[in-house]
Formats: sequence, C-alpha cells, structure tokens
Amino acid sequence: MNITIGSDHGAVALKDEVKMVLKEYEDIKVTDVGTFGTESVDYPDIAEKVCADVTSGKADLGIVLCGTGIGISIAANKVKGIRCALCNDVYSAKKAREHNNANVLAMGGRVLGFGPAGEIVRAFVESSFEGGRHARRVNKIMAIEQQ
Ligand SMILES: O=C[C@H](O)[C@H](O)[C@H](O)COP(=O)(O)O
Repeated sequence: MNITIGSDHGAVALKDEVKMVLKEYEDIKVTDVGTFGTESVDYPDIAEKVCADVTSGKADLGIVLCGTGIGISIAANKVKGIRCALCNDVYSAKKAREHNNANVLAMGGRVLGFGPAGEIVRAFVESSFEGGRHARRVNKIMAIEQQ
C-alpha cells in the first residue's frame, strides 16, 4: 500500500511520529510531501499535494496534518474524489474506512499526543470499506460532488 503524507508547520513532529508508526508495516510505502521545518506554510497547499497523489492513484491513502486537522481536512474535502476524515479517536478512524470509505485521514498536531495519534493511524490503515449499505451512501456523496 502506498501512503502520501503531508503537514503544515503545526504538525511536523506528528508527521515524523506517524512515519515511524507506518514503518512497522512492511507492505506500506510512505511518500512525504512536506513541510519539513518550522517555517510557516499554508495548509491548503499541502492538502492539494497529498490529494493529488490519492486522486491520481499514486497513493492508496493520504494522511494530512495541521495544527487542529480542521483546516487541512476542509481543504482536502474540496478535492473531487477525496473523502477526508478528521479523527481524534480510534473508533472514528476505523469507521471512517469501514463506513465512509475515507481515503484521507486528517489529524491535529496541536490536539493529539503521539500515542493516541499512532493508534488512530493503525486503525485507519488496518480497516477496510465494508460496502453494502455503506456503498449506497458513499455513492450519494459522490453524486453530490457531481452537482
Ligand atoms: O486549521 C488550521 C491549522 O490548525 C493550522 O495549522 C493553523 O491555523 C496554523 O496557525 P499558525 O499560522 O498560527 O501557526
């Protein structure tokens, strides 16, 4: 599985931690689109880069991080084909994949500790879409996108 990850300056440390967690998975290859320092950057630019990898098929999943996770998730969800879930707990991360077929996970570097964030990432990458009634609903989301 290919995962593209990106953060603004508010979550660089969390990005490094998430990359460490993903190293536990032999079958996951991570592409990091930045940012890499403390210099202030704009989260929509990072969201665009991560989402471009997901919509082009270069990445199977994306992970976007900013201070709260809010701005970057809003930006990501403006991209056609992206279903970005801002998750602060493991249950939501699992259901985001199982029920919503979320293809991008958002988290906040100023909100979550490394431990909980790692658990959220594990739940997200280890869960799969269940289809069935959920497919009907996700199809309706995609239909809204076409309006
Ligand atoms: O939703 C937006 C994010 O939390 C940003 O990381 C945050 O707004 C950046 O704030 P600042 O420019 O004050 O570091």
